Amino acid sequence: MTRDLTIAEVRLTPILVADPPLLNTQGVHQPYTPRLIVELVTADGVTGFGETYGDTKYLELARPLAERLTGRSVMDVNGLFGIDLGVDASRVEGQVDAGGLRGVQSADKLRLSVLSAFEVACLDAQGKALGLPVHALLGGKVRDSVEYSAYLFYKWARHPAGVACEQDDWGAALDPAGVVRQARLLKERHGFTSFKLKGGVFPPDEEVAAVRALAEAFPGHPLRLDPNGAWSVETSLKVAKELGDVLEYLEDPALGTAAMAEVSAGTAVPLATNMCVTTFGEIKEAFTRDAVQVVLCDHHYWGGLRNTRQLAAVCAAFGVGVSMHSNTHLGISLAAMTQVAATVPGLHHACDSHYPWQSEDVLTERLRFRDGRVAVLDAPGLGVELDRDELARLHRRWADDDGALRDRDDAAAMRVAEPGWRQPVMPRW
Ligand SMILES: O=C([O-])C(=O)C[C@H](O)[C@@H](O)C(=O)[O-]
Ligand SMILES: [Mg+2]
Repeated sequence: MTRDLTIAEVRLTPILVADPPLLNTQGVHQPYTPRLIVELVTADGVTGFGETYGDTKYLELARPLAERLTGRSVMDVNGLFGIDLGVDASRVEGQVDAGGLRGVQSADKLRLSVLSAFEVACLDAQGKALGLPVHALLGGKVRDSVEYSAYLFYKWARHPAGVACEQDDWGAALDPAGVVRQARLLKERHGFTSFKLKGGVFPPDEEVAAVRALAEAFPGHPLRLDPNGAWSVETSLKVAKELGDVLEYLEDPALGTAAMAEVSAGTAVPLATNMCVTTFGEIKEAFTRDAVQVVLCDHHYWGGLRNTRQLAAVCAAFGVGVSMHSNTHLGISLAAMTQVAATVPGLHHACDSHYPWQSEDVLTERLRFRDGRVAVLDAPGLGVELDRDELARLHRRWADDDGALRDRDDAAAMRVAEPGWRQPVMPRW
């Protein structure tokens, strides 16, 4: 049977999704985070889904791109990446990303962060049209489930008084006992067996004590600590020495390739990153200087699932490990991460995912972690369906917002509780 895979309609739906008060070195998560849901509808009525960041700078590029896609084919993914989005470099180059800690800001990275959602939607539509899962389009799965780690955060019990938000039942985690309690809950609810603590929030000694408490509570389980570059080389080496016996890896202890290379030279603890290697252009220096031993890919800003596989191949050639980074995301992104992760042979570390923190989703059926793993779906495309009522509800929340929440800004969210808060100067400790 021949199919008409021409794109007949493109739907973009910006939404705001509930997010708990999770702390990081920049501040705290807003009560609602922007995401963008992309739908590509073919002439035959097949719809492919994609998801990416929903802040204004992404929407401003996604909207004109959407207008240019009708009439093209969902098969033409190479052509999609050839489209010039006309990114205004001055809007991003050298700016601090107030809504996430994802390394260098560049015009190309912004472009890829938008295109990746359309690439995923193309692959989803291709798979649905052909009756094949996305992993088959990427060469086939090499595993039936993908392991994720429990993503632990220092956390307030609730957002500041007077702030409109959804309640969550995770409680506070502001000391070692709170972190262990949170880890137990995540294990109980999702079966995770490896744990990552988002650090850079409290002085390093307190975070070292939290990791020690985790090691006692979960002996032998892989542990990671990620202060998002908040430490000096000296502090990083001190922490590496103190926790060397229990860490699977230390993630972005110091900021930038030069500092990471110095840390790496002084410790046997492997270093992982989602901050100093976030684009293909950063690979050469980091790998030749042995600055990192694991790259945490994120298909959103690396430019999609095909680029994720290319990154994995480069990492394999250099003997560098690969795993996955995560920001606040919903089920379409988790489905895409799982499909591509299923195809990467040398995936030796559990991937990160914020998904357990998201109480809301746009899927008819939430994806589940069992024993800390997400099953690789073999249904056509990504294997997920949109809950249109929920999509509409979350879009209404976005439409009703006066603009205050449409651009994620963790430092601004922190100022609600601490009016004098400024984004810390790095290294913080
Ligand atoms: O591994 C990481 O660096 C992240 O996941 C960065 C994110 O911005 C995370 O820290 C967050 O959302 O607070
Ligand atoms: Mg990180």
